[in-house]
Amino acid sequence: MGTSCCHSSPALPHSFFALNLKNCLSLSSPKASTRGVHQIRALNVKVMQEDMVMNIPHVLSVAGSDSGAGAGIQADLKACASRGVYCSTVITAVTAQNTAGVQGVHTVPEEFVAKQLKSVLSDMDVDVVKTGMLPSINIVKVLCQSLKQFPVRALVVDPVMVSTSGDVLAGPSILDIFREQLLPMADIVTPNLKEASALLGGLQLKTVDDMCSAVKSIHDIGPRNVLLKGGDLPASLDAVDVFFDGENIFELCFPRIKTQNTHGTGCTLASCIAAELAKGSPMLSAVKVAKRYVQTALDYSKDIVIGNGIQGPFDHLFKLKSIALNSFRQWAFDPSVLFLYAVTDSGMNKRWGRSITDAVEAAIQGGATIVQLREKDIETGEFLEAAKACLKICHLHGVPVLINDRVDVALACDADGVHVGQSDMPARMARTLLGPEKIIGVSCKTPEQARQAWIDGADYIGCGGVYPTNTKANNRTIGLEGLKTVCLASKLPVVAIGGIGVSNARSVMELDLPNVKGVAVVSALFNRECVLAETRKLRTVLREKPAGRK
Ligand SMILES: Cc1ncc(COP(=O)(O)OP(=O)(O)O)c(N)n1
Ligand SMILES: Cc1nc(C(=O)O)sc1CCOP(=O)(O)O
Ligand SMILES: [Mg+2]
Repeated sequence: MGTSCCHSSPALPHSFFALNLKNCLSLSSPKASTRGVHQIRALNVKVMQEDMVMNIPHVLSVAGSDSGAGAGIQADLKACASRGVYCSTVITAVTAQNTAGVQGVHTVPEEFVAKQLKSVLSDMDVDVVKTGMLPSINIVKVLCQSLKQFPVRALVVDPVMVSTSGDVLAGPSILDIFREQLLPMADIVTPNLKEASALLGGLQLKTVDDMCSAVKSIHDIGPRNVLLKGGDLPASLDAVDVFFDGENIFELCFPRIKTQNTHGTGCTLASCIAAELAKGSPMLSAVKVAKRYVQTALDYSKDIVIGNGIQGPFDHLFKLKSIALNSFRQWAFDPSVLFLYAVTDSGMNKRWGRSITDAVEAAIQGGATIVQLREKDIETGEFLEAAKACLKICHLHGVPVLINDRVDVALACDADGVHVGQSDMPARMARTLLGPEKIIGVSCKTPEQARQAWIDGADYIGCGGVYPTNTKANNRTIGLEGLKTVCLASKLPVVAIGGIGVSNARSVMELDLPNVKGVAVVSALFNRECVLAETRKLRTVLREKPAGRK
């Protein structure tokens, strides 16, 4: 995902290693009001595991049923399940719906909506309420009353008005109560362009600039955060969503996925945001993970055929087909981790008589900010054990661990991601296998490869060889000029690689290319006697201010 901040760029949160099970218990806090508490853990469904109580984050979806199961309550259940979060439901309407459109709507009387709300909220410890189709003013009133009576930690409002097939699910009469009561209680509202326009009295929204103004106007209505979905923007190659947290505007850009199976994307996105918030994620991280989850699901499902209509559902549970659920890790990729990127080499470490874990520990002590295990000649079992040990050490220091080439090993040890080259498993396939939250890096030597990496859902590119190297046989050197050319074409952050060490790292950084976030180094760290000292030296050099700058 490409993220740019129109106004200023605060550092992204980097709290993902904090959420182990121990923290999950200790972070659970008493309920606050419906506003603004995102650092949360839930204590809802209590599962006895040995003598431990495990907490499952809980989202309550207040929405309509979709008989075709692509959107509405059914999408919310699947999205939450896929993200490892418990989802209870309050049904506001029953729709007769399929891939051709909405054939009928039966609104549930508000008294019965109130009854359902009371049943769930008085009994279960709900972390986050997510709303979808709210078909009558009285249902909105009942919901707002219930939220006052039973406060939850966050409220996610998807202001559903029109289905993706164009059918009206809540008429314009709902707008006043949205503006007056519901939106001021919301932690985030997620309108599409039509809904945003309706909320703003019919204002035309045709460009990203229009969207940047609109998020501010919607924010003035009262929600703490606004995510305006730009999927319907005309003539836009990438899908651009605009996020506003009351201070900064972020443009979140995604390559468009060519598929007709987009029914339910709005419901799914809002549910996934709710699920991530329920796990304790900060808002911007929740939004990014949710966007990537939807992208990955759409990509995975782009060719499936369900129904005969023009807009099909997609498969929320793609992850079940590849790996076990890993629900408690949540984070957003922070490109600053690329700063001092240590890439191991078993041959070198063996030559110097040290194990992979000793080498990695020393690199971390010296200041490495990310580690890649590039173990070309060890057996899979040995690689897996070493990777598990390195993950333990690195996570104690908040340092992510990527696996070179071997997506299978990354899956098996639950590493933080992989680095793949042009002749390894394609990044798009790796993304499908690893899921939306893992880090994927791709080696690129040309602008075209960099563009493809972005389309394939990579998080960063490794670009080189900047200088000649003995570590990788027959590697083409592209030089500083080649690095510059690729960086200018890349929408992704870049780490430079190839022959880089203490003597030349500054020349790379002094190119002053905004997306070069650091250097990746093998021999300058691991083909030396003291890994710790060499890493420290490199860190000092990287931190030096460029000549002429204070
Ligand atoms: C950060 C980083 N950049 C580039 C590479 C090279 O990957 P690849 O082209 O797949 O070559 P091998 O490392 O597999 O030999 C890398 N590993 N890391
Ligand atoms: C693994 C690798 N990939 C490269 C690329 O150009 O993509 S260069 C390289 C080797 C980097 O090792 P050293 O720091 O010892 O030169
Ligand atoms: Mg490779």
